[in-house]
Amino acid sequence: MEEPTEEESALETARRQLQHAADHLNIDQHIVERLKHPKKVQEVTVPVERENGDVEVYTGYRAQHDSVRGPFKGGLRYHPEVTREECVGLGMWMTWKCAVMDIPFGGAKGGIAVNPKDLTADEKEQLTRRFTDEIRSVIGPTKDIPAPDMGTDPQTMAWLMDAYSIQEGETIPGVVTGKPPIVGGSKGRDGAPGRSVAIIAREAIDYYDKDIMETDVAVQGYGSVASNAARLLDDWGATVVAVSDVNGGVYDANGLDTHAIPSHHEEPEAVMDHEAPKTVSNEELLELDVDVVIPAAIGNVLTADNANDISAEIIIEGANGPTTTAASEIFAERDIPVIPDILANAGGVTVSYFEWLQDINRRSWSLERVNDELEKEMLAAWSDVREEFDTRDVTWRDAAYIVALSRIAEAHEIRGLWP
Ligand SMILES: NC(=O)C1=CN([C@@H]2O[C@H](COP(=O)(O)OP(=O)(O)OC[C@H]3O[C@@H](n4cnc5c(N)ncnc54)[C@H](OP(=O)(O)O)[C@@H]3O)[C@@H](O)[C@H]2O)C=CC1
Ligand SMILES: O=C(O)CCC(=O)C(=O)O
Repeated sequence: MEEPTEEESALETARRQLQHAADHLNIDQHIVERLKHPKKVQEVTVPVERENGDVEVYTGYRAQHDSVRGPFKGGLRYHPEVTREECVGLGMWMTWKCAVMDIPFGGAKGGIAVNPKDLTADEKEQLTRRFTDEIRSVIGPTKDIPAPDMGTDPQTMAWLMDAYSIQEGETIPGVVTGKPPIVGGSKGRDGAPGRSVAIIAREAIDYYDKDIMETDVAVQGYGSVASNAARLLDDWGATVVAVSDVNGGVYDANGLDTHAIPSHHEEPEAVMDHEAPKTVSNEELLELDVDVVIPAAIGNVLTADNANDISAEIIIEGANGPTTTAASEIFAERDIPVIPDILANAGGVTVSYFEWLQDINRRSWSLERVNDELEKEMLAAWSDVREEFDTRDVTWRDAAYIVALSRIAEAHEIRGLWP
């Protein structure tokens, strides 16, 4: 295996993880090589007329990794650090995520290098509509279906759906998931990635013979994934002692009232306004002496620099790619289980799949049905991964990759799509 460096892009991490897992399986190395590369990356420029009359041109991407099991699927990220490489790495993770959940999608990811906080709502709408026009030829309900990710939300998905539908001359809800329910979105999609993080955390807590009522949890971030995970774990009896936003976090050893702290979507950058006995930096939050730590904001926060200082007994990856290769190796040596992103936060894409089914059938499901089916799918995937973990001497990440990769490699072999 290549020597990991600490300056690691999402793509480098994703490639190393793939090779690492492939080494445990008897898979044709040609297929593994193919999977290290995207099928296609669309790069576009998107002009926006700002309200002061200036024109700014942003760069956007849609990276399509693999579609052997179904249409490309994955979120759209608006963040200043979005790059082509990042989209490709995140798209690879989507391929494994859909396969580990056994849902009939491939993997993709897109994004625009922009700080959405710098734009007004009208400017964001213009940006989204123009970006949709630029990627229109590569997306569609049976080709590639975007969804929310960091910096985008149901409103962004509604604009995307509308811009696509106008050009096609008919309303096509299935081109995107994560829309508001009034325009064909699924109930429960918004909260689904956080819900799956909470379900998997609950199962991991149980697997390691802990009682959720006696479990302290620290959560990094307070956006869509983090706030929903923190609130559910709180509702289920865990003590959520810390949460954060981009500016830092609040800490209460007796447990925070997670419902009283505004999430990113309720009010961005408001976490530190919440009254609490202590504040912590985002770095300190990860090192708190808790049972479970859940990085659920940005990538590459667990690195060789802090891996030896992490006190938590279990790490649940809420964000995509929060752990570098070097940190993963340190956690493996320290025997700290890291439950990987491709399993833990897969509730988002799973409910996106439910949404896509609802759009095709023009029939909406109740929130209760969505949550029940999500619970079933998460427990089934947890059980598949746990079986690999229990029968092989591997990490949780490798176990999840083994499940995913076996399905993808088999599909490639059977379809004979080669190279
Ligand atoms: N949304 C989805 O459907 C899914 C998202 N994910 C992944 O989960 C992660 C979070 O996404 P999501 O919850 O949607 O994002 P959101 O945009 O909803 O929220 C992001 C959160 O992260 C905080 N944040 C931003 N920068 C930093 C930083 N440098 N340090 C600490 N916190 C920071 C933000 O704080 P502030 O309020 O101050 O801006 C906000 O609380 C990403 O890795 C994403 O890819 C995974 C599966 C599905
Ligand atoms: O719902 C989806 O299609 C994808 C969500 C996503 O981007 C992710 O799981 O990382």
